[in-house]
Amino acid sequence: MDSIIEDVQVRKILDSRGNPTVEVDVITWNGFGRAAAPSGASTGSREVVSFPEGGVDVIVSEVEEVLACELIGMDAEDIATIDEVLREVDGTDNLSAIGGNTTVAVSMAVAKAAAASYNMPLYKYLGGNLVNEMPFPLGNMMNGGAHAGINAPDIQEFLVVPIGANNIVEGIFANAAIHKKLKELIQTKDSNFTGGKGDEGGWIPNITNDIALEIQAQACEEVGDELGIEIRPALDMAASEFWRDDEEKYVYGQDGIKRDTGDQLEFVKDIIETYNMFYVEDPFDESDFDGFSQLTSKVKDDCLICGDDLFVTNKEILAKGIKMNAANAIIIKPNQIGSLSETYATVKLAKENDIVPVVSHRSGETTDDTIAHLAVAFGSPMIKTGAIGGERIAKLNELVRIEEELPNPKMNVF
Ligand SMILES: O=C(O)[C@@H](CO)OP(=O)(O)O
Ligand SMILES: [Mg+2]
Repeated sequence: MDSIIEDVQVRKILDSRGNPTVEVDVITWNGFGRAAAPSGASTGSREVVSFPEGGVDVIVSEVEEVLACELIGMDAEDIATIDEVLREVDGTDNLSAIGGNTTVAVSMAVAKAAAASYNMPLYKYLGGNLVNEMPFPLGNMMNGGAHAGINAPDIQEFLVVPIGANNIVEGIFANAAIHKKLKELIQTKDSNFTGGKGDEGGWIPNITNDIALEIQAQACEEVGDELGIEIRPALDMAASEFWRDDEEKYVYGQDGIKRDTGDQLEFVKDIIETYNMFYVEDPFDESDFDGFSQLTSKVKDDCLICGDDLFVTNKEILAKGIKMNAANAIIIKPNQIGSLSETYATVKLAKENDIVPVVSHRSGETTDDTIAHLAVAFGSPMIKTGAIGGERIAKLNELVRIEEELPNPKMNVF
């Protein structure tokens, strides 16, 4: 009774890039849940469609009523059935009729409303009373590729993981310190640097990929020494963005270099060894399961090789990746698949197969903090966010609150 849905409201709000996105309120007899959907810039081609033709306005003017009619009277606790209803309402495989961003915002708002109906925080409602592990924050430091402008590195994200952090507060402040240190280091390499930042708050330097890698490692070492904790570099190459099908090459525009798949394999392996990379995401094009497999078998446990565009949080695609040993980590973005229950199914399959699930933000975000709760509830060893910026710290600061609430918090293990 407490969690019976009484109303569903949908509105158009701004995301961090100034684009419209959808926010959903779900009101139950004894609770209220609100969630907003993020948007990607470097999206995988097999992600569900974010919005229907006509965009958010169509959802507000036409879809809200349909959703309200279907969901009012249902029990918000029954998230799986509600997610099925959302798929039925949409009626397409890729959620193109009402949009995966609509369904995911409803799905997350339903879960939050269910939790609120029983006066529980979402992480506890979904994860249970015994959850006590905090994720390491994988923080974005420098941006290139689709998240930056011209003259930036081709590699999309230079990230760090404060792997020696003893708690989330130490972790997020270590990341913020690296972000500051990198500003200084960029200024020594790029005389035209204006302090510009990319979509996720990382700096956008006008430097080569190699120099970016060097100063990233230097910042990890210097700040790590200052703070007395180990901080390791990481990358999201988002290689689909600079793979050219017609040439069958990875085209590094900033460096003026083209690499075929074999060269790319060597290049990435070298980077991992030289810089002691903790994590590399999407080192190959999203269709190149073989390239992923070769790299994963070469680096073994030395580095997490993570599929984002490769897996798009899709359980069936992950199953193929598991068979091929394509990766040892997977990015988890609920809006790539369109609902919380499907997201959970993918996380479950990953964990059963020792694939590290990394709950992640998108480049276009809102101040919605749901992913902080999901990372804790799912026992995700890592959460990928920015290091600074309002929509990024919304997640990080929520993790601080969650850690404070837990009776016996620990950092997760890999
Ligand atoms: O590629 C990524 O991992 C993400 C987030 O960092 O970017 P986008 O949301 O643009 O897909
Ligand atoms: Mg990515």
